Amino acid sequence: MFVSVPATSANLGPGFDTLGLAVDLRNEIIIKPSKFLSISTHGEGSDNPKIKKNTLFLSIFNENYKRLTGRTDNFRFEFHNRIPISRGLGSSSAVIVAALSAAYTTAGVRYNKREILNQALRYEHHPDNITPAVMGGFNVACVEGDRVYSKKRRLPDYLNAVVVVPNRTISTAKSRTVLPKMYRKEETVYSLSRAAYMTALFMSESWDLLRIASKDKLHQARRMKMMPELFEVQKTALKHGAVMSTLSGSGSTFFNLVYEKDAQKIHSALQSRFPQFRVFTLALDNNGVMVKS
Ligand SMILES: Nc1ncnc2c1ncn2[C@@H]1O[C@H](COP(=O)(O)OP(=O)(O)O)[C@@H](O)[C@H]1O
Ligand SMILES: N[C@@H](CCOP(=O)(O)O)C(=O)O
Repeated sequence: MFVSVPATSANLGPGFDTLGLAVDLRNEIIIKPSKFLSISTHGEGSDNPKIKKNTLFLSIFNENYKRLTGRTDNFRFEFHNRIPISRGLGSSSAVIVAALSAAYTTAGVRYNKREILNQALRYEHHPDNITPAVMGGFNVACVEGDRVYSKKRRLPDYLNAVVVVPNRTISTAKSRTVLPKMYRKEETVYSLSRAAYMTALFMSESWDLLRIASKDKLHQARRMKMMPELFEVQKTALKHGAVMSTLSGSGSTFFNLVYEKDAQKIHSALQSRFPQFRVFTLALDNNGVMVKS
């Protein structure tokens, strides 16, 4: 069996814990029945003994395979990781969504993507990464009880993402602790109004107003202070024509939405200004998790 799951960029500025989209940078996992448990890891994190063990994937896969079949069986897992880890591109959501999709498929249980999404919420409590990882495209999502309610909009192929991946990690858990427990009404209204406006712009494909809609006062600047070069990354991307430029998830990656025709210029400007960081130009993804049994 083959599972492929995309990276995601959450928040998109003001849409804290609610907006997110998928990009075409995929982790792939090959799973085969085996007499013994065996794991091999390639790509991102393959030099890190903790990541190589992939306890996050295995614990979710095993728990759900057992829940669905009542059995514990052995498999051979081959992980091909392309999503940078702890960089704000939804690496943990990708693992969760892949593990659940793999467990349902190997168990031979029929499922739909909504089921995977609601199960994923048990492992990641904000829906803005898991929703695009499952569905692809741009998504607005909220949680009521133990369910995710979400709406997807497909993204056009004349837009690209230029992502700047710093050489240092920011863990999501740590990056949430730098945020205040309470917000002032003015900051809340500033971001809330832009998140609503941004959703309307994505739904109506009005890209040129995203520069205004993508501003935020809830989390970005507070988090970017942990890596002050990010202010310069944002400035450089906007100066060279990015449609919008926002901290990806909790960071450290910066996500720049660009017209395909401008992608190379923006990519080169960012790479030459920040040679220590990795820059990728990526298509946007409308498929979400894909499984071939
Ligand atoms: N490919 C992977 N293999 C194993 N574990 C992973 C992988 N990707 C992510 N993880 C787990 O998720 C953690 C990163 O989650 P998080 O801090 O939320 O970063 P991100 O912003 O990339 O989602 C890692 O420390 C690791 O425990
Ligand atoms: N809304 C979350 C998104 C975290 O995304 P990640 O890719 O950094 O895990 C947050 O802002 O904490």
